[in-house]
Amino acid sequence: MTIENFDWQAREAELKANKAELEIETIEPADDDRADAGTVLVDNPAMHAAWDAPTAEGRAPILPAWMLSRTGLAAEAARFARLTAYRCGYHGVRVPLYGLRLASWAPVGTARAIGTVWRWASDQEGRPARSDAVAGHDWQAYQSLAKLRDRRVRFRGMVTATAGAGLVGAGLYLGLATPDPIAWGALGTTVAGLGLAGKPADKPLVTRAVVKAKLRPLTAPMVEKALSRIGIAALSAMSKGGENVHWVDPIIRDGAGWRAVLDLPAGTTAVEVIDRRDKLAAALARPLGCVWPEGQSDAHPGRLVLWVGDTDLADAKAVTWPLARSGTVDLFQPFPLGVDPRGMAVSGELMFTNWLVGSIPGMGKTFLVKLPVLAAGLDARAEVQVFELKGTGDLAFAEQYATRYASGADDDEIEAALIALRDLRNECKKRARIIKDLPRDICPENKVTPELASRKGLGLHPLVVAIDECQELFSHSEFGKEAAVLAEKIVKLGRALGVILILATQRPDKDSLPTGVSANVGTRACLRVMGQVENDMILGTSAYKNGIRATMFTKRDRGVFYLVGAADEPLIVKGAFVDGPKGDAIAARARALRIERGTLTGHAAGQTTTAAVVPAHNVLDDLHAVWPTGEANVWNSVLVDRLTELRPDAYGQWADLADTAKTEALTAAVKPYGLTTKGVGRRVDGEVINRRGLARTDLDTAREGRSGGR
Ligand SMILES: Nc1ncnc2c1ncn2[C@@H]1O[C@H](COP(=O)(O)OP(=O)(O)OP(=O)(O)O)[C@@H](O)[C@H]1O
Repeated sequence: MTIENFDWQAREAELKANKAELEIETIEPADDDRADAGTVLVDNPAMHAAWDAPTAEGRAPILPAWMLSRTGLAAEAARFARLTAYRCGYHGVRVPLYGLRLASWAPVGTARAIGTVWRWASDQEGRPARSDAVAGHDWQAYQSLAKLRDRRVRFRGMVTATAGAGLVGAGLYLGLATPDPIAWGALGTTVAGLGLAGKPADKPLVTRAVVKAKLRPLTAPMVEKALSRIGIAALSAMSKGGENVHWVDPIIRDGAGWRAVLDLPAGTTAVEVIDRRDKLAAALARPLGCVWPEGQSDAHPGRLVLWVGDTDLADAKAVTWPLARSGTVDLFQPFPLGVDPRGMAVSGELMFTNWLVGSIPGMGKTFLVKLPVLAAGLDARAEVQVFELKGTGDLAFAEQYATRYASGADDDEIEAALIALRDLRNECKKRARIIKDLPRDICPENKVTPELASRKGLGLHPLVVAIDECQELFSHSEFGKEAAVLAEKIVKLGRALGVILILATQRPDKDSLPTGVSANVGTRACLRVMGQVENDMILGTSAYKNGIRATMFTKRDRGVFYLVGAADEPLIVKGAFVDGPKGDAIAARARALRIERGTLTGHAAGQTTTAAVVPAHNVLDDLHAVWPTGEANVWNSVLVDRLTELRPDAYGQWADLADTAKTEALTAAVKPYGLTTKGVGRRVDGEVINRRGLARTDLDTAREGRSGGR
């Protein structure tokens, strides 16, 4: 067929008809067809059945947790001893009352005893059998029963008469021929026995010393009901037929409380529950200090571990420090810190980790800092320096063994802390050189080992420096910036070199706690804080978001803190409590250890600090020496670079500072000489840059003034 004679109209009509057919087919497909073509079956039962899923093996502990630690055992033994002593005391004072009660019941008891003997001696138990024989007119049986009765009555009568005579004889003997105490004892015992025999059934002899708390065990319905009432929509929906929680493990006793592990309904996180801890406690009708919901990050965000204690953590007795009476510490091993809410011992480490402790005032920060400072004291190898910038002398015990010690909120003490940081920075450099020069087999990991730390004279001993209320140093107008830079360097580098910083602050914000420091600290302890920012400043970024919230501690939770970095999981810990006299006694032991080892030096040995407090050189002369020839005005940063080259020992700590910090450091250093900085403009790449600097004429005047004064 040619194109000319093609029937276009017929073909068009045919196509239209086909299209209509097609449209009808597409618009109304059969249901079965759609199901076959479009629906994807996501659950494949055959594949599920065939899958050999790995099973997680959960083993129940062989012994209860408290039996596995010395603290747990001691706590249980102490609890038992306390309870026993209390019971003895309680009943001891009530003995006369119990005696009176027994005496008043004794007549009834006597009557009951006589009645019992009478019934036995007169064969009362045979009476029903004899009555039956009479009623049934069985005279033969009656005769034999009567004979049996006569025999019994004769025999029992004799036994009763003999026993009665024996008792009377014994009574007379005890009353007349034995010493009084024995006679009274026998009388008392008899009266007590008769009293017990006469005790009315509804009256107790002794009252209960310990009224058992009516604590119900934690049950799944209880937890589910409580969760449904804390205002989380997905959990509230549980009671209306919504998705329920999924129980992961049976609810078990764990320490002094109950532990429940469950998966929350899909999409609900443990953090949401932790956020409503107070509501959960109210819903469970338990004190807030008993209810500790936690997440289990290694599982998934919806896994909730709920521990409900028998007693409020805030009411628990102060925790005794196991090293309070005796013992030494190896800083390369963990040392005791306190207990978790279950009563299990928690320890901390000092080597290779710096410490940051924070809280609002009055929650137990200083008491917590005491523990690592005392632990360091109990390792004779360790050199300890303490700067307590509140000025109350809370850490004064350390004077007995610390090589440097300062207590006060004035510039002198703050400067002493700054000088210590400068020296620590130099110490880090020195130690890095020593370690670099050591043979590989002696120092395989390029860090301090217990053997290296023990070698006297090598200079790699643990060096622990605690600065309490460090916000005073970091927010200081003159020393703050330099201190921040130094602390950051020390925190980053000192760890492996055995140089450890312990910083405590009651004002964790970015001005009082440099972010470079807070971001690099390994061990963090946060007592009660008021908000997310402070929480994350101490415990690390995102801690709050992940449910690690020291904001949930109440005013009563003194000494209770979140500890991050000491174990795989963040822990809630009640710190051990070491009061003033105990602290002094432990410090005396620390001092004795150093005397024995021959390492008692510095402040503790009555020496004044040998730090570069009184420099042999003078900054004005040094500036004169390094002044660029012919320059009238020079930037501080340029002068600082030249000074650090001239005297690395004296000015080396400025070398790593940023330009602004160098400027401020030099401004502060020349201020005591009446020399002030001014704006100095310099053309760099065609652009004028203004920075603080010194004028040569001012320097010369200051030098003349100094020599004139001298
Ligand atoms: N582990 C603890 N167990 C029981 N009570 C403690 C514990 N630690 C501290 N306390 C109590 O808390 C009080 C305050 O402690 P501390 O002086 O250490 O607080 P702070 O946070 O350092 O306060 P500030 O910031 O004002 O110095 C102490 O007097 C003590 O009674």
